[in-house]
Amino acid sequence: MEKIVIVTGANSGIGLALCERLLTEDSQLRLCLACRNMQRAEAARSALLTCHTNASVDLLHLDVGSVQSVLTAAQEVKARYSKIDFLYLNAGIMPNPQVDIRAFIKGLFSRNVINMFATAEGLLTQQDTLNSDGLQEVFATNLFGHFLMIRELEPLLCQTGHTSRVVWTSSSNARRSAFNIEDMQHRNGTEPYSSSKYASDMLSLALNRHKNSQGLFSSVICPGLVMTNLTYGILPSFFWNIIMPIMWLIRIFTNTFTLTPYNGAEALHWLFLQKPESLDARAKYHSLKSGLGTNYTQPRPMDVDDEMSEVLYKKLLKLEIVVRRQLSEKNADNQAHQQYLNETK
Ligand SMILES: NC(=O)C1=CN([C@@H]2O[C@H](COP(=O)(O)OP(=O)(O)OC[C@H]3O[C@@H](n4cnc5c(N)ncnc54)[C@H](OP(=O)(O)O)[C@@H]3O)[C@@H](O)[C@H]2O)C=CC1
Ligand SMILES: CC(C)=CCC[C@@H](C)[C@H]1CC[C@H]2C3=C(CC[C@]12C)[C@@]1(C)CCC(=O)[C@@H](C)[C@@H]1CC3
Repeated sequence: MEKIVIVTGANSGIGLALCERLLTEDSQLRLCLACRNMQRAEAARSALLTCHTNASVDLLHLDVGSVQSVLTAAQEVKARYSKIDFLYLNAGIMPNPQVDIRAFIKGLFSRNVINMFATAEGLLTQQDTLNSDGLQEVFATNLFGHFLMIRELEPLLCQTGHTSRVVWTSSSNARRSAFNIEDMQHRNGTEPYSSSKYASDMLSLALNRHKNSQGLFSSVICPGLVMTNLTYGILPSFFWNIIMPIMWLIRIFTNTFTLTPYNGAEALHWLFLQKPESLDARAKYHSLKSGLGTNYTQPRPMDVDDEMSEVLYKKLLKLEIVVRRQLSEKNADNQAHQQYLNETK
């Protein structure tokens, strides 16, 4: 039976590389590219079909940062498919990133230098904004929209006699100290990206606790440092061009500089081949590249605890109720307004 695989943020970078690798792995796959920009999604689909002429590649419009879009997309998924084998939660943003150059130079001469290159700890801040649902944009895109998607798709993801998998593209930039359970949206901080990725690590743990018995298994990966639209947005492109030879040099000393989307998708691809029962719910699976150029996946323990992940899970369920209510009120208002306009015409 063909496997149904949905990938969010599939039109570029790591998501697109994963699609390419999955089609090479399994020609029977039905792949669904869930993207907010349909023009780019079409281009990605055409690129995939060029190499895999007989592949089944569907498109789904999904702006994971918009509650309405997630609900509409989930309805569409339920209408199209009777099960989901893999849901790759890969879409992510890092808006308005700022690099602390001083901290970078200081870090270069410290014992922490390898860790700095692997995690960007202490180097990166971002400026976040509120979206039209009144949520912090990074939280809404990297975490909450995906959570809502899982909730909506539970009838397909939690079926007796069938195993489904969700896989989060997290990051080694995820840090406990950037996350505050009292401010899970990170309204008051300057590291919303790190906070949202740490939250996804905890949510994955909570999902395994609550849903394994219903056949749903969640995993977390870090792709390493990959040159994509996201990283190109951190520094001006001329700078990246200048330092690129240095990056390839650094790669000899650190296995986390995967650099290409293909390498970055290693752990996502590796998880596709594993039995869920063999995986560790407390591990983050890292895409790595050895000095000799071999790709491999390595599990590393996550800094997460059951108690806080449970609190987060409950808070997300509460927020879900609030946003659903707000949305139905907004839709009712719009409907009433439309009716009024029709009557006065
Ligand atoms: N590059 C790296 O070094 C690392 C990346 N990651 C993570 O990997 C994931 C993929 O990023 P990467 O490939 O690097 O970067 P890209 O910017 O190339 O890919 C991000 C993808 O997410 C999509 N996306 C963003 N916002 C939304 C939205 N609201 N709704 C739907 N899709 C959306 C983008 O679509 P669009 O084209 O419309 O913008 C794009 O397809 C992210 O979660 C990122 O945090 C983690 C660690 C390191
Ligand atoms: C290599 C030189 C000379 C300069 C680049 C310095 C930084 C811009 C660079 C060092 C570590 C990088 C890094 C990321 C972005 C670019 C750096 C800060 C990430 C934060 C990108 C997104 C992620 O999720 C992380 C896993 C990356 C960690 C390392």
